[in-house]
Amino acid sequence: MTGTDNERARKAAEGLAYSSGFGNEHSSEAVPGALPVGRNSPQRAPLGLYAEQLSGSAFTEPRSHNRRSWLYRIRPSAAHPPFVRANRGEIRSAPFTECLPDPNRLRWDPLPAPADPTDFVDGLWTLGGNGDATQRTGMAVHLYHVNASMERRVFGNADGELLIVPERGGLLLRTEFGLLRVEPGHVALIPRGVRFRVELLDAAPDGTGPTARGYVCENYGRPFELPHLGPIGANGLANARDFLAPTAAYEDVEGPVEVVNKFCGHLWTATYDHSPLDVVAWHGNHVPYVYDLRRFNVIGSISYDHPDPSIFTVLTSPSDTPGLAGVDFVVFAPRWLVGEDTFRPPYFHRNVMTEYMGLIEGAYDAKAVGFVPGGGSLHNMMSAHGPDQETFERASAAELAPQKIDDGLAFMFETRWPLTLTEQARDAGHRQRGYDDVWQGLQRHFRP
Ligand SMILES: O=C(O)Cc1cc(O)ccc1O
Ligand SMILES: [Fe+2]
Repeated sequence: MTGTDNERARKAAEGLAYSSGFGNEHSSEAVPGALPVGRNSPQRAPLGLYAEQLSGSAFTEPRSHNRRSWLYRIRPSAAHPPFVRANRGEIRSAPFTECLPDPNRLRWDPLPAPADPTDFVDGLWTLGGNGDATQRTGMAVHLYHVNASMERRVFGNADGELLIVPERGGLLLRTEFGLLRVEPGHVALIPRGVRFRVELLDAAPDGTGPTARGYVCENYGRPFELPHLGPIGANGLANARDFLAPTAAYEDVEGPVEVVNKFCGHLWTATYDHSPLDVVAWHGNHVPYVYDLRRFNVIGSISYDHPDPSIFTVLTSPSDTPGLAGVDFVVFAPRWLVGEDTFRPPYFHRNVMTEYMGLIEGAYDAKAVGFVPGGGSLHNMMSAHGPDQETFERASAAELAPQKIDDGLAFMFETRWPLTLTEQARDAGHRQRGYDDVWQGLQRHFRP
């Protein structure tokens, strides 16, 4: 591996054009005239392309939830050899049965660097999850720490959508719909079934070669959508127009390309005689996005009390019960704290929902020690957590002048079901033993 391996990816990632708006009916053509006008499936599609629909919802779901895209490609996806089972490495899927669900508060340091060349697919390391991939319910938390671009290799996940949260190292995602540049502080959302390749943009801090590290929320359930805004009004939180879909860009590559297909928890592989990233034009609403978390419009208390973190929801995967998410993606972005007579950091908490937290940059205002970028914490259903001792003491005594929190970017995957670990997460050398101690020194102050 050398630092020049990612030069091609960096060049391709320069000045990309995007199509803006979450949930829009986007359309794009890499060659003028490639997109049929007025119909989806003409007798002969333009330029000798094949027309193909990709359905992300049942045909009959309500219009508000209906998702599909039409792809105009050099070969139809159907032209492929059989898939055979492949080694799934450290990827695990729901149902998670290796361990008992654990009520303890758990925390991890960052995933160690791989010893050998490892690309995004080989580098996915599953922490745990819930639900059942075959039932299209629940979610999984994965991490990755990788040092190689995918080469002549493409990945697609039939089990759900992937929310990729880079913490270190930019990524170039070459998707069926075109290219996305995703830097730390951005998230990428790859819909169920959409094929893509991950290439690394940045060299390691020591200049030895490309490297990238981050988190992935795999959502088996209803696709993420923007939360309703209720009394907030027509604007705020994540604004739809800040979600950027790619514009069409195709590979006309003959020769062997491995397609890895994650299906019902296992990896299947087939070697195609062409690249499946051969979509010349497309339209629809089942499309990938990149979103810059710094665009999040943070809304919070301007009087007193610490609001519940649902106010920071970027995307939600709703369930059939109003307000009860399969999984919410929540960001703790820079903001002002001005609450009067208020304990300003996150409060002590026991939650029926399960909270997995990660840190993209800097520090998090509930934890003075131990919660580091690339690390993660899990506070399972009803597990008591909150500010560590140092944070509690500092915030209880702080002078309540307006204060800007701008030294960190944390996030949470909050899910309705307890999260069960994989054995590798439970037994990991990078799991912190003694996380409980951060609350151990909290003194009694009761003075009846
Ligand atoms: O740090 C946490 O546990 C997440 C969290 C943040 C917050 O602002 C309020 C409640 C909460 O659970
Ligand atoms: Fe919490």
